[in-house]
Amino acid sequence: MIDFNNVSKTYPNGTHALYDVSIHIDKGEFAFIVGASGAGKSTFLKLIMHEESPSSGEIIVNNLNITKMRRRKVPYLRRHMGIVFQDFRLIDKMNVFDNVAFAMRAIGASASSIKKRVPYILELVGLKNKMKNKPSELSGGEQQRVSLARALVNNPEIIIADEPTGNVDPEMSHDIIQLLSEINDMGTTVLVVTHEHELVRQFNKRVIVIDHGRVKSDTKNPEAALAYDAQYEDIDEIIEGIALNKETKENFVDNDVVPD
Ligand SMILES: Nc1ncnc2c1ncn2[C@@H]1O[C@H](COP(=O)(O)OP(=O)(O)OP(=O)(O)O)[C@@H](O)[C@H]1O
Repeated sequence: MIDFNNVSKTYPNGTHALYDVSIHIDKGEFAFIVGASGAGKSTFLKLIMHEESPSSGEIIVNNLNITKMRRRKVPYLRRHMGIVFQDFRLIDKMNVFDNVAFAMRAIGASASSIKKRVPYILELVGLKNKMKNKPSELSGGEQQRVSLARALVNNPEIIIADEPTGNVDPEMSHDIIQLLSEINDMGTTVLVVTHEHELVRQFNKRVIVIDHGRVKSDTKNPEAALAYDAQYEDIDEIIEGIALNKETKENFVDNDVVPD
């Protein structure tokens, strides 16, 4: 379903975001993507949805070689994808119903199916009572769930979610991943970027760890993967950077101020 063959990505300003990544994700898999801030996780997702194109290597999605796909063909690729963007990308002039309906209208769904399906999906994400609100009238977590509803509404073959639980409490985070897991059970491929180790532990899924632009670990054992997620490995450097002395540093680490 998704193949990366020796993919590297360097942004125009010279930042190397990914190096020589080769990975295969089967149809119907669920994978968490973890790694420190700036590791290259969003870049990995952006390459799959062709928001960015690779500097070298080859990318195949849904049997399409998208390595050099032209912009005008991207909507065709995205027809099969539900995307939850890190920054939500909701349309502020439209209410919640229309933000979700918009995705159905874009693929030519009938007015009657929109009228049935949108409230159903909004109920799934717990937002049926906010259908008439504008995104600006919602909390960050609610906006995130509208973005999730929009990603789910067309029953996509692949769901790509960049931090879909970044703005909600732990219970809601669990419910969101549970919902994605149930959708995955019905055959949809799901990729989720997350910083939340607890979620990765709760759901026994494939975990791909990206570190400084490389795949550092790729395993179905969450604990083994999390041991590789060097999210806070650089704490020494950070502490040196803010010039704390050794004793303060020991307290800082001992007192578990550092999140796991
Ligand atoms: N459009 C861009 N132009 C230049 N550099 C970029 C661009 N987007 C990302 N980068 C850089 O590429 C590297 C990887 O970024 P990316 O957004 O993929 O990381 P990430 O793992 O998703 O981080 P986070 O967890 O903070 O969202 C970082 O060094 C980042 O600064």
